[in-house]
Amino acid sequence: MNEQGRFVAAIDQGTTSSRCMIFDRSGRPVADAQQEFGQIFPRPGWVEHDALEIWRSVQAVVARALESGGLERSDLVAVGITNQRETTVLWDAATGEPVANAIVWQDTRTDALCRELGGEAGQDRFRASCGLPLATYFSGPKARWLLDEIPGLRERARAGEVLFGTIDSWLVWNLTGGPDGGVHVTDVTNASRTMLMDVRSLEWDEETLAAMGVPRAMLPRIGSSAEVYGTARGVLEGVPVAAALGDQQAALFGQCCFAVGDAKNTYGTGSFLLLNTGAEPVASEHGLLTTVGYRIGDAPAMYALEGSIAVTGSLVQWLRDNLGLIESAGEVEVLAASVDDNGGCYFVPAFSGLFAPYWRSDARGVIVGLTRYVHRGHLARAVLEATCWQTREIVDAMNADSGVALSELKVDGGMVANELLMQIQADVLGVQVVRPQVAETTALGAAYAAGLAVGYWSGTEDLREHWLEGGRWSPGMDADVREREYAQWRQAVERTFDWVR
Ligand SMILES: Nc1ncnc2c1ncn2[C@@H]1O[C@H](COP(=O)(O)OP(=O)(O)O)[C@@H](O)[C@H]1O
Ligand SMILES: O=P(O)(O)OC[C@H](O)CO
Repeated sequence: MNEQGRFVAAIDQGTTSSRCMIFDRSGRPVADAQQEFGQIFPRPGWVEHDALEIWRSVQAVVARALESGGLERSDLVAVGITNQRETTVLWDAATGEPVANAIVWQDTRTDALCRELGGEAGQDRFRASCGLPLATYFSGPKARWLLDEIPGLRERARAGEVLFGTIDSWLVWNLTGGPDGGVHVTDVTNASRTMLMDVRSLEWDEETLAAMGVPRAMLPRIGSSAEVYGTARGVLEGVPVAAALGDQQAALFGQCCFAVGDAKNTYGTGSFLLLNTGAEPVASEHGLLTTVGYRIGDAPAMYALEGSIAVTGSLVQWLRDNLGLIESAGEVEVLAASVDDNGGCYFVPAFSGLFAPYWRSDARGVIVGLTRYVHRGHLARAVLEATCWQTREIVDAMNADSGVALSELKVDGGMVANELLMQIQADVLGVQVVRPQVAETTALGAAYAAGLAVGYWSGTEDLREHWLEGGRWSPGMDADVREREYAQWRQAVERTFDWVR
């Protein structure tokens, strides 16, 4: 193949927007298009997406990215997909119509179902097989909920008439022809978020399927993260669909965290810290997730420990949209910088319970330490600190689980434009925080995986050369101050517990 003047495309299908980025051989973006889509909140705690709207938005951004770069689809060697994880779509195999809106990862409707499924064993019932606690976050319970609620659906699923997929599967199936021969596949990273896959064998786990009531016939084949799944039709006609990774795993890959002990934190709607733990899964005893980091072709899967935080950037949005204290997300930095400290105020954004390391669905948000002294500057500061303290709790849990003490943390995502946040993060962790020049590491990771699958890049060493440092923050806080404030934060967290009974 003549690779001169040819490119790799990445489709980044996120929680709030779809994006297509096209990269050259040096990992530089040459074209980019992004589009938001609707968030559906039918009841408190429920979050849905229209899967067809997602598919339309993906086709639109692909077409616009090609156009903005003055490129033809024949200029692309491959396309890779990265996606919001856990979000669950069930669709009719014959028509391509979803049977219901997709249930989004943030949706908490399966809370009672999860408690029922856990029984005496509780949250840890399936942990030995899938590496995850039983929580509303994951896909298995979401699929079970739909199968229970929609009359006749389970029978149709057993007959293979209705298919299950996370967003990667939904997109690959549609890209490769939909009802007309679409390929039904998922990758190991996405499958590792369903609770239905055995994290060691990387196969669907029959016992879990039976307990969860999910028919085997509706599930996709589990593939690797970098292999040619099929050839695209339509907007990308003829382009190999050659990679899929959950967005947080794609960011790990795009940050070139290929060595054991490498870690990255992505600060978006929520934050997700992943630590590469190597070719063997590490079980967590401190509330983290055991997950697949990536699998390139037939090479062994590489595993990660993950700390998932549900609310970080969305707290900044809440400050803007629900309280009106700022007009744009960027303004939170100016407001927080107008004060020297948090004025004694802590904000724990347990809006839909707490994810790692607590997994408490009964928790709700609190602001504590309020006095007449506190004003909006202190609140803004407490909002930024909330992201940093939650990250500190994850780093401590990782250290306890893996024995790895971080030497530095690579960061990416929409919030890392905030320099004050980066400084506070270095202060509360006591380690250096490093931001790469190309901040779109999620899309880059999917492009890297697709490029590897078709031989556009030769291997991970080839990719490592493209990683360039863009910014670095060093800790500047006294250790005793840091630990005193951390103790206060943990006290604030305790105030959120046992609220929803
Ligand atoms: N300068 C900023 N300071 C703090 N938060 C920010 C800033 N800019 C954007 N954000 C937050 O970052 C999030 C968007 O990041 P992004 O990586 O695009 O998220 P996602 O991929 O989850 O949709 C939003 O929640 C927004 O509030
Ligand atoms: O779409 P994002 O960037 O908010 O990421 C969502 C995560 O994949 C949820 O697990």
